[in-house]
Amino acid sequence: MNDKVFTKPIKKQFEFDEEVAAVFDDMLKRSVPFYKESQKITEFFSLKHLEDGSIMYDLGSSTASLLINISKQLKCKATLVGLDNSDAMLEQARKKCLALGANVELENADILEYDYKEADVFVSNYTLQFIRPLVREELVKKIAASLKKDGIFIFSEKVISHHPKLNKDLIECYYDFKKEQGYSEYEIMQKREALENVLVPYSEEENIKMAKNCGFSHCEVVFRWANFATFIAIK
Ligand SMILES: C[S@@+](CC[C@H](N)C(=O)[O-])C[C@H]1O[C@@H](n2cnc3c(N)ncnc32)[C@H](O)[C@@H]1O
Ligand SMILES: O=C(O)C(=O)C[C@]1(C(=O)O)C=C[C@@H](O)C=C1
Repeated sequence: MNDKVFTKPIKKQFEFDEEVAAVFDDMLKRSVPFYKESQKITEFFSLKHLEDGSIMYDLGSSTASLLINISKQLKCKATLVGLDNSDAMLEQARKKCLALGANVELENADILEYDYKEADVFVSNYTLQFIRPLVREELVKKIAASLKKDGIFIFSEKVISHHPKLNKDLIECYYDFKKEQGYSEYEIMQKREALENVLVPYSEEENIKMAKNCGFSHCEVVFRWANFATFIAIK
């Protein structure tokens, strides 16, 4: 289904509710530049780190697109766990897994509270930015503590620049991308308002610093387009 969520006046802040979940795959394809490519990079590095007995967590797994793709390519007996706290997203994810025969475990859970088992891979694509800054570091510390030695944490985020002019231009560049994807100026502005204080992006440097402060020995960007980046942190 096509994303028309912001064609009408907004009444509330952005939420991962039924209306958003129903069109989410189209929304991400048209709202995240190079979504497919950054997903492929995530799949490549995740698969490299999975072996028999491994556990991989996808935090904020939404409609389970990533884990479904990984399950199709998996050559070993690893457990793929998708966590999300939106019932509407989980319902879409379950429908897709069933239709595609994908072996993915899906749980309704708050990623801040979850009792993680020792894992080889954590992924969080475009989810940390929705976690309040006050508790974001705590979550990243928990992820690092739950990873095996040399385990990886892949995360993708919308990013900002602390250079005001560059930041303004990055946003303009991103809005041009959205217009090319068929979103109107009105839809773009409505969504911008709905995401205010809900999506709180850090800069590339702040994300790397956070990973290093929280128990990762190394963190770098493996993909960046204007204000979107994919990071790999190694324990
Ligand atoms: C932008 S979406 C993630 C997109 C997805 N990772 C992908 O690449 O297609 C963010 C997801 O995180 C979930 N989420 C946000 N806060 C959460 C929390 N505290 N615990 C669990 N899930 C959360 C939302 O319900 C939503 O499905
Ligand atoms: O910033 C925007 O306008 C976006 O649409 C970005 C973004 C994201 O980065 O997660 C915001 C919410 C939706 O989940 C999809 C894309």
